[in-house]
Amino acid sequence: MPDAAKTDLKSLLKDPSLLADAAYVNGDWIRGEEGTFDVVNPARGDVIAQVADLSRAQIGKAIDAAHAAQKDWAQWTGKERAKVLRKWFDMMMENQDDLGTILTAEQGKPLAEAKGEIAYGAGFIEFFGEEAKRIYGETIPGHQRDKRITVLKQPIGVAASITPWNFPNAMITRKAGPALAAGCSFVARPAKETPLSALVLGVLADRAGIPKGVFNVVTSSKSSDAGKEFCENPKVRKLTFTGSTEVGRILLKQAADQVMKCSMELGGNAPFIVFDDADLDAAVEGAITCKFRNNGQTCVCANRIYVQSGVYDAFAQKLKDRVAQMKVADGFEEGAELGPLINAEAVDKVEDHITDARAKGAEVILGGQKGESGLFFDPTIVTGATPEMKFSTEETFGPLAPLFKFETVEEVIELANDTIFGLASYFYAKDLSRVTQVQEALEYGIVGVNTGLISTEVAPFGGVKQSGLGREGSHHGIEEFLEMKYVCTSV
Ligand SMILES: NC(=O)C1=CN([C@@H]2O[C@H](COP(=O)(O)OP(=O)(O)OC[C@H]3O[C@@H](n4cnc5c(N)ncnc54)[C@H](O)[C@@H]3O)[C@@H](O)[C@H]2O)C=CC1
Ligand SMILES: O=C(O)[C@H](O)CS(=O)(=O)O
Repeated sequence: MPDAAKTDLKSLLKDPSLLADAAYVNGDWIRGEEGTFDVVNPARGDVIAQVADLSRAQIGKAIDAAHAAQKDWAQWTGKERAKVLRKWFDMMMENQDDLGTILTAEQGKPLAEAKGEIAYGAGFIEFFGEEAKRIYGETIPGHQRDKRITVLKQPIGVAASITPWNFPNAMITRKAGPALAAGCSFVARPAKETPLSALVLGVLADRAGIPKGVFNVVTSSKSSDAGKEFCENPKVRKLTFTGSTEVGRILLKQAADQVMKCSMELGGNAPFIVFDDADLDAAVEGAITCKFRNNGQTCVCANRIYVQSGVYDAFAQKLKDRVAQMKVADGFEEGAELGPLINAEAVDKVEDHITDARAKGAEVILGGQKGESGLFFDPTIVTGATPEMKFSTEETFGPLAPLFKFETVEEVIELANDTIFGLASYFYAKDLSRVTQVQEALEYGIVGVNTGLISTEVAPFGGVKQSGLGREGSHHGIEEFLEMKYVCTSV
């Protein structure tokens, strides 16, 4: 990594006290029995913090604290929980600039995008704070004259979360919001690459008045330790994971021994389809949003772009002209649109997909090479993509847009569905019968129609097939943290 400017993170913050490097357990800030691990700015390669590295035993103590706190937290009324969650939301938004700065420093995304993530992430706390007042049970007409049937909704208990580095704020709040609203307590284990955004949530939870032990952040460099403790500790009743399908499988196997309730938001391989009756300019803008958001490092990014033959060349040219204008730069640089990738492995994967595609006949019409320094990569477009190429079956998770040509609706639906994944999909078309046919035929949990951006707290986000289990966001999202109890009373 070439010598670059050092990141003096504290000096960039309006409120430096937001920056924490100890783990947040039971309302206390604790050091790690395993020492510390480094947090690196991916744009510059410099160490920006050294964070507490907790042992598995310390993670177990955080679970004990969450277990002890949960019983009383569940006694709070929904309205009382709503009030403190609203305060947490307000404090996130009041400190949006600083939370965005911390996020850009450790994850690399452009500052404007990082601030956008803070608003997106805070939106889950706001939304589920409101839902806390609307957890309804039901009465059911008895099956006998002397029987009365009621259904109660009660919090599951201690919820444990493992989240990825690509949305280090929103992936936690998308879980903690409904969990706390439901009356659960929460132990978050963030990715080792991006712990600071999780720790600042602990700082603000404390300031907002969330009781000690209800929200905890355990930082550790050994990811499997947390996973095993969460899956094997009998005090944990719910595991909620966001990350790769590969790790999701590992966790599901580990959770099986306790038959633990799991929510899984896993990998994707999103098709982005442009039909010949599409608004091409809109489709180009949608493709850019969908492909290059977070530098292609989202599970809902377009991974395969299918363009009908009649508009293939026009779309490819328009896309190339627009992408060529995108600014690749340090996330703190004015006007930056594409920051660095998270690590060298991510760069290697993008390079590998391009090399593979070229070897199998694709043409690189834009980009195709690493940036001038470190972890930057030029936004890349390839034409002549075919199902034999790696990006047809593997998630690139980087700024690579492969363009496939197709002839008929039937052909492209078959191509789009030919994957083990089923998270997000997108298409651009105008004909109503075609829109209806395609949205029903796509085997995905999410379908964007004439839009490349589907992320919102008010909708049920989640995948089918090997992209996951359960839904996050919308009024459905709170069900993941509730148990349903059937009460039969003889009168
Ligand atoms: N469906 C969704 O909402 C999302 C899916 N992803 C997927 O995740 C991948 C990229 O993100 P990464 O963080 O690299 O994914 P990853 O699956 O390698 O890591 C995710 C989290 O799991 C932890 N982890 C890794 N191995 C573990 C183990 N054996 N036990 C317990 N925890 C473990 C990591 O430290 C990290 O905190 C891509 O495949 C992407 O599509 C990422 C974000 C959102
Ligand atoms: O981590 C991800 O990729 C997110 O789930 C994508 S989104 O929530 O921002 O759509």
